[in-house]
Amino acid sequence: MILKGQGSGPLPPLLQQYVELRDAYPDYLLLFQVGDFYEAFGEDAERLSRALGITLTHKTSKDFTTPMAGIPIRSADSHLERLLKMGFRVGLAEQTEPVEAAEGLVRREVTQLLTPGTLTRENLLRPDANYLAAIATGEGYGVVFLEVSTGEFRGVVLYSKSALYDELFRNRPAEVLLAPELYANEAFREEFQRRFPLMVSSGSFDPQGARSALVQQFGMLPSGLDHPALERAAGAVLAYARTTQAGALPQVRGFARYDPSAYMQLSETTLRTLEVYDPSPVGSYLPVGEERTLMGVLGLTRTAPGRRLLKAWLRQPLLDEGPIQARLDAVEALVRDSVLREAVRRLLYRIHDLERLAARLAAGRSNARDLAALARSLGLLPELQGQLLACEPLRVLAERLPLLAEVVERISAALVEEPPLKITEGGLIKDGFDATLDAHRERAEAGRSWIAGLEAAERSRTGIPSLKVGYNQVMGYYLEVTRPYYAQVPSDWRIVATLKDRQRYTRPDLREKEREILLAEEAGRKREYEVFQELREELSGQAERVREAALVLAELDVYATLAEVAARHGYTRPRFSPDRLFIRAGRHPVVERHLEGRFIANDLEMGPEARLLILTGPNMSGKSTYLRQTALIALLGQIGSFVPAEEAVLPIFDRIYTRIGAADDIAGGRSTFMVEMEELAQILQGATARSLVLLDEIGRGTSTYDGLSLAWAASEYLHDRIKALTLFATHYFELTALPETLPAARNYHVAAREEVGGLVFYHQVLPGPASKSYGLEVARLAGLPPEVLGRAGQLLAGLEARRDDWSQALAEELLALDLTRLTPLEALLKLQQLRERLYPVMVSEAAD
Ligand SMILES: Nc1ncnc2c1ncn2[C@@H]1O[C@H](COP(=O)(O)OP(=O)(O)OP(=O)(O)O)[C@@H](O)[C@H]1O
Repeated sequence: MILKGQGSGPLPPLLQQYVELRDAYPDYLLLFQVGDFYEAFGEDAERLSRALGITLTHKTSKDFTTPMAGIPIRSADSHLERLLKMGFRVGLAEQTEPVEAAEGLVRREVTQLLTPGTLTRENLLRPDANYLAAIATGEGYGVVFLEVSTGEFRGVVLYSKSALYDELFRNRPAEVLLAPELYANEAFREEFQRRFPLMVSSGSFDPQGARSALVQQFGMLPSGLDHPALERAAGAVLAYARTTQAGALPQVRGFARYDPSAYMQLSETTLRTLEVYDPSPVGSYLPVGEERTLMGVLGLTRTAPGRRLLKAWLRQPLLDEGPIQARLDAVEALVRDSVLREAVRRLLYRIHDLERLAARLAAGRSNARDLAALARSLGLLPELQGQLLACEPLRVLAERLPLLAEVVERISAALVEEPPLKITEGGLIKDGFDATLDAHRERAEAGRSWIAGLEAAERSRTGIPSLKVGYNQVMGYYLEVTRPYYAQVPSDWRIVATLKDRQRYTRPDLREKEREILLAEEAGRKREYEVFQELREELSGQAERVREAALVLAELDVYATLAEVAARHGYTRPRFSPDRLFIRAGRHPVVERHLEGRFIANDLEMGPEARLLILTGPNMSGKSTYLRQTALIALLGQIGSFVPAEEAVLPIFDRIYTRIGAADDIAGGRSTFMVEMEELAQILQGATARSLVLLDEIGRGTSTYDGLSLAWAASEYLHDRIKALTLFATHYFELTALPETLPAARNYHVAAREEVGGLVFYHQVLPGPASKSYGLEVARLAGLPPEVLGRAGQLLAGLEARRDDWSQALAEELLALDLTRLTPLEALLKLQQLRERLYPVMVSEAAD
């Protein structure tokens, strides 16, 4: 790189060093430590100053002037976070030797590379998982996720783009590496970036390199990677992450390939419409943010690994009853025993993020505070285990929990209770732990007590009562005498400072003692660092067991959380049945929280003889809420949670499909109707007899008859062919005729009553179709001007009358026809006549 600036001479050494490091990391914004600041120079200084809104100055030396901008190291984290959010990759070039020790220019090295998907810097990490993903193609898509801060490493092979997008949406990576064939495909990249506005990086995906990256990591090719695309993606992720972690990832211990069909398949659309993690932009009657989501209601976890595991369970509900029941047993035990639950939650609250502590331990990056936190957390395990052993369903967890008493002992013996953050400046190791260190400390201490004794000794020897021994940074130890006693100062004392009314002196033996103390202290600090490193090295062998403990505790935390939610909000344990769906007094877990006791619970009964439920009722009566709550109850049941109902019998669903709400994809160039039809197509292609399908109005974005016909045909298809349990909320009254022809279709409606002054919603779901549409009443509630409402009323009456007249006339005419006498030509002409008369009615309704 040519450094932007002015001047003719050679670059000053500091800038020369900067340019060399900068050139080695061309994809990164390099921040260069100069004392207490991270600086950037030249064009990077301009970018930095623009990005953070900080002052641009200039670095001027004899022959060269260049732009400069910097941030204080002390408050670097918030700036770094902003830079990453803005899409920068940031490199930190730090001083790696003390300034005093340097001969000439201080040595600097790139010590950290920060990218959104590979963060390990503690202050930049959220409790949630932070994934780096890689995608490659070849016999499907190979997708791999790596969590650098915990060492989690897993992957999956997917066979369609929509499955790929759903998987990415479920896992929310912070950064993704695209294989060259995808990176170079502009159409793909554009669509990808529109869906996932995250950092896209390129990686090295060649099969040979990938294989060697994997072998380097694991000593051999791990099982599960015998798939070309998966192997390339796994290799690329490792190689990229390794460069950001100083060349090594010891916390990554194995690879897990998973099979998406082993879990209930939740698409992006379903997760969004059910508002599992994110509030949906449609229907914003609740507060914004996580509060409005299922995660917001469930998120009472006490530990970060617990939170991450709960999120993982939510994206992978189970399909086998055995493991679901085992989870429910654990939850139930904690629901029943509130004393135990409280005790467990209290203990968990005091436990640090052991999963990340384990990863730092494995990587040799723990500081003394990490080890202290580790010891404090592990120290609670015996008590926790004791609690769990007393409770049968939790006994398995207790037995899986490694106690690691030797780690606690070792750390407690070595480290002081509250060690400092820096590990190079001493104050970490307890007395009595290391004989060499103790010897240095004793020497320093002996020196200090000699000096402390000096004051009294010299006072009596010289007879100067005001004599004092003092210390300051510049001159070290000194003897101080006030003016009246100058004459009594012994002749071998040398003056080092004269103040207004006093003088300071030193003596050779004082100098010597001081040097001894400094040397002993310095040796002590060095020794402490060595001892700490040895300790850290020794404990790194235990990282895997700490991780195991973290995973057991995470599971316990999720059970205790689900139990807490169940107890607080009155959930019940669901039962399972192959084909029956029965919910008594079910509620929407999120909406009920925001209605504070005003939520109306509803029943639902479906099965082979009632598998298509047509739900009608006014707008705003609660149809979508009813649909969503059914899906959420099913989802909760399959993660092993209690559910918001008085009683629930659930089939185990293979998928939940939702077609709810009309979201435009304007940026994607797809109309509301197109989005709707694509979603419907996916449902009709993918649903099985074991699926739950929720349709909230289809075909609204097109003309009434087109929409109605599509809705009708789709209902028949779901009922006759797919046989999925389907709930269909609709405003098309015509659909309430479906149960007349489809034996397993049923009508339900949400009750409402018209009263003087408006509509009263009961939010109660009852058998039978709604009696009328109430569209105008809802419009009145919304505040449409009376004039418009009046006119709409007239038009509606007219249209209904016209349609009634017309259908009456049509029926009469058809019945009057004598078909035995009609020639084919006459029949055709008759049909044409009828259709021409129908036309005006259709046009006026389409405009409705
Ligand atoms: N069971 C219930 N008990 C109390 N309030 C409810 C219940 N269900 C829904 N509500 C309230 O009614 C409002 C409308 O609910 P929802 O969006 O489900 O209606 P909708 O019938 O689907 O409306 P639209 O047909 O316009 O989409 C929500 O604000 C919600 O707070």
